[in-house]
Amino acid sequence: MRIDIVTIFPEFFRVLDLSLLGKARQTGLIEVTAHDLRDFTHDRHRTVDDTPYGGGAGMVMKPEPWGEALDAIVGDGASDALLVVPSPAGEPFTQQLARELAAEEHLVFACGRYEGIDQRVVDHYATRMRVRLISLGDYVLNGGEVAVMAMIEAAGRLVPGVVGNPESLVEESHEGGLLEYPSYTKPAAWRELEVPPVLLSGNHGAIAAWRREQQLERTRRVRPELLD
Ligand SMILES: N#Cc1c(-c2ccc3ccn(Cc4ccc(CN5CCOCC5)cc4)c3c2)n[nH]c1N
Repeated sequence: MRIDIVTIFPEFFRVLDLSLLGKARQTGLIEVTAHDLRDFTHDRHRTVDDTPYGGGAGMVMKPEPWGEALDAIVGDGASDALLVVPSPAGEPFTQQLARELAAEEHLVFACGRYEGIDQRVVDHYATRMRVRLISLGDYVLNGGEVAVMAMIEAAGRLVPGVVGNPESLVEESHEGGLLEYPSYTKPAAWRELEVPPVLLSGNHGAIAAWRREQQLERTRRVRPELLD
C-alpha cells in the first residue's frame, strides 16, 4: 500500500516511523510520504490561504497549491488512487471504513486547515478519481492531521502482514459488531482484585462462552445501538 499525505505540517507524521507502522514501512508493506503543501506555492510568503468569498470568519485554503501538490502525486489525468479528505462534513469513520481503506492500493490524504479547502479542489479531483470526505467524529478539530493519523493507524493495522498475529484483529472492539471482552494477565491477584476464575480453568468452551457474554453485556451497557 502506498500512502501520500499533503499537509502544511509534514513533521506531524514523523511519529509514523515508530511502532507497528514503522516496521511495515521498513519491510515495504506500507510506503508513507508526507508532502508539504507550501512546497507547491510560488510567492515569498508561501501563501496557502485567503479570505472566503461571501465573507465570514477565518480563511480558506487556496486551490492552486492543492492542484499542484495533488497533480505531483497522481499525475494530470485519471487515477485509481482514492483521495481521502478529512472533514467535519464527511461520512463517519468506522471500522468498516477502515477495512475499505485497508483494501486500497494507493491512498492520498488531503489535510486541510483554517476553515477548510476551496471546494473546487474536491469538485475537480472527483472528475479524475474517487474522492471520499470522512469525519473522525462529531466534534471539531483544527485540521485534518489528527484524523488522518487515526485513519492511517486503523487501516494500516488491517493490511495483511502488518500485525504479527492476525487472530488478534478478530476479537477486537467493533469487529463482529460487538465491543471487546475485558482482558487480564499475571498476577492472578492484584490489590485484592482476582482474575475471573473461568479464565484460569483451562476450559476453553467455558472461557469462550464467558467472553461472548462479556462482549454482549458490555455492548448492551455502553453502546446499545450497536445491537440494533
Ligand atoms: N475529519 C475530521 C474532523 C475535523 C476537521 C477536518 C479537517 C479540517 C480542516 C480544517 N478544519 C477546521 C475546521 C473546523 C470547523 C469547521 C466548520 N466550520 C463551519 C462554518 O463555521 C465555521 C466552522 C471547518 C473547519 C478541519 C476540521 N473536525 N472534526 C472532525 N471530526
